[in-house]
Amino acid sequence: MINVRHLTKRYPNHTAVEDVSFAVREQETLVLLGTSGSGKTTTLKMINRLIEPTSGTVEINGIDTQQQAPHELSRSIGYVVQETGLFPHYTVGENIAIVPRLLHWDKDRIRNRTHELLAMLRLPEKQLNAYPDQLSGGQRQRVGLARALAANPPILLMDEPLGALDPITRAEIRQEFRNLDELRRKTVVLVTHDVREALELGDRVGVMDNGRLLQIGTPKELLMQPASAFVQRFFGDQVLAFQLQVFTLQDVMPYILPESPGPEAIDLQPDMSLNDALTLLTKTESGVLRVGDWPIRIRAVDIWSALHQLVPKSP
Ligand SMILES: Nc1ncnc2c1ncn2[C@@H]1O[C@H](COP(=O)(O)OP(=O)(O)OP(=O)(O)O)[C@@H](O)[C@H]1O
Repeated sequence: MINVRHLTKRYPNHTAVEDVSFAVREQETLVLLGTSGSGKTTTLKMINRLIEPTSGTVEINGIDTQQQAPHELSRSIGYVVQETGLFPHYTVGENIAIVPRLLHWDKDRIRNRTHELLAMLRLPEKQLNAYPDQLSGGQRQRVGLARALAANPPILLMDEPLGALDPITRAEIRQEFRNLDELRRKTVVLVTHDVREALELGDRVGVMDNGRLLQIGTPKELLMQPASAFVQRFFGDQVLAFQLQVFTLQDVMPYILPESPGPEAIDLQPDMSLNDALTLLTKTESGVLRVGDWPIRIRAVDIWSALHQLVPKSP
């Protein structure tokens, strides 16, 4: 769907992005993860031509974006930024309706779509006539997303969409975003410096440093086979927490010997994260889980030892 080839952006005294290539499949979420100044935003803005590349190409559905006017691209690509970029003198309703109006939708269609978005993003109807500065940060973030989704673009670019929020609201909205069907049907490129966010939201994650894309892979691949010490350092001393978040019971099953679980075991789904499984184990009297129909008995110690075998010590 999106094909980025050898993208480079040079400024007179600085190379912001150097020879970056990647492809994003339809309905996939690719997260670009990196430290400040690593070139994430520049890469994202070259996709919708808010920044013109020095060299390299971007194709969307096989068509070079250079053959499309930037304003046309902005209609087929939704764009969400950290401070939401809402127009302060427009109401919530007017902000959401910007692209549909540009596309000359009639009033009823705009009204119906706006109400649909408000319900989907859990925004109270009465806020339709409020101005952005009358909303909380989390509500503004939702309006920013509603505006980007309004005309139902197939592609969504998100630049630190939750950056301005406190960690608790951030985690809540992240969870909500992940469960939104409409968002799951989009092709998304999301930029963040937050590793947890990247691992939670990305089908695949690209790690950037100093203008270059160092590694791209699924969260599991990055945790199991970090391509360099830099990538591994990115996970830092929280690597264990990330492994427990990303790996599931299914991943550790091959490392656990089959054994009858006994009637006292609690039944779980194979796709449960190790984190959730360990939390449950501390709450069960027997301290034993059973996964699906498999004759397997899992104690906390089994999870720890399986994880030990699953992940490498160092790259
Ligand atoms: N217009 C410009 N002129 C010169 N250098 C620029 C310009 N825009 C960006 N840069 C530089 O290019 C590098 C990459 O910037 P970019 O905004 O893409 O990084 P980023 O990874 O998104 O960082 P952050 O998370 O802080 O937004 C930075 O060193 C930045 O200073």
